[in-house]
Amino acid sequence: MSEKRVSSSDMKLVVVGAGGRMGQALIRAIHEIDGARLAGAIARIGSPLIGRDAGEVAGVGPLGVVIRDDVLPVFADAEGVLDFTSPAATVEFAKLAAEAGIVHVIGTTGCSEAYDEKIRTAAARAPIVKSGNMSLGVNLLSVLVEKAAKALGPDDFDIEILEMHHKHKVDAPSGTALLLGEAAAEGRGIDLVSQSVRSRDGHTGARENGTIGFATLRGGSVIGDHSVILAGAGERITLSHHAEDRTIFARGAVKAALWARGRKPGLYSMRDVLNLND
Ligand SMILES: NC(=O)C1=CN([C@@H]2O[C@H](COP(=O)(O)OP(=O)(O)OC[C@H]3O[C@@H](n4cnc5c(N)ncnc54)[C@H](OP(=O)(O)O)[C@@H]3O)[C@@H](O)[C@H]2O)C=CC1
Ligand SMILES: O=C(O)C1=N[C@H](C(=O)O)C[C@H](O)C1
Repeated sequence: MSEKRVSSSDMKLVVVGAGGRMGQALIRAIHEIDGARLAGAIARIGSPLIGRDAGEVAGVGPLGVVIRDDVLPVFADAEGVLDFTSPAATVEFAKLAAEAGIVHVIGTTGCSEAYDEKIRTAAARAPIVKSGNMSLGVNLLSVLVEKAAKALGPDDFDIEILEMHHKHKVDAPSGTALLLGEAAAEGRGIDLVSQSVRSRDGHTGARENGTIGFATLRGGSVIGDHSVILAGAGERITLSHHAEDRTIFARGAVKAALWARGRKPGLYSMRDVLNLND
């Protein structure tokens, strides 16, 4: 089995969606971070991964943790769950994690308002950390975007958010783009939902002052590129982040679980975890 320094005080974590791109990155991150231990791994019912060793699937060698599909007993013996799956799966896991009273770290993006409401309900019973991006860089960028949007008013600067991801991504705009949009809206003191322009096609008319535009690119293996452009008359400021490896999200998620351990129920963000709020 793969070597790791273990302690009885290590936080026992479950990875759901264990065979996914992020699921595997999470298993590797738990394996390398002191204070965390892989206590369970879940895949979808009928998955060919059921019965396989989670460490072997993630490429770190055998860990003695078999991938299972029976969620309840695995959650009952855990302290936290790391969840980068799909919106429909995440709301189910949120309910079960709340019933078990364990920390739920949610990286899943593309949740509808109805799903978010269910997640808020679950957060009344257990700590949940949810963020469209778990990296330090993007969360720091969101603080800078908020400040820039506040300093540069809507009559002088237009805000546009551009993102590119790999061709397998199923939701748009990305969770990160929306997170950055929320930061810009917060800086401007406006409501993002009513002020955002999600697409443009045909004779759109001139740009309306104060709106926040989104543009989405998909292709190849891009892990995640985001730019917030503040465009004024004669000058342009671009605030960007480029993810080069999924490790940054996985390490952030483990850090979030360790931070949330022992906290009171509630819905927390990565800005809370990283102490980036004023
Ligand atoms: N917040 C952040 O920092 C980041 C968020 N993400 C988000 O994480 C999510 C996953 O991304 P990614 O890993 O690339 O996607 P993948 O498709 O590679 O992985 C998703 C995994 O979830 C599994 N899954 C789906 N439904 C269930 C279920 N009901 N029970 C058990 N497992 C289930 C899938 O299994 P199967 O293949 O059998 O369907 C798959 O293994 C996306 O929403 C993405 O946007 C990604 C990176 C960073
Ligand atoms: O699906 C992905 O891959 C990613 N999703 C997140 C998002 O929607 O912003 C985070 C990251 O950009 C990778």
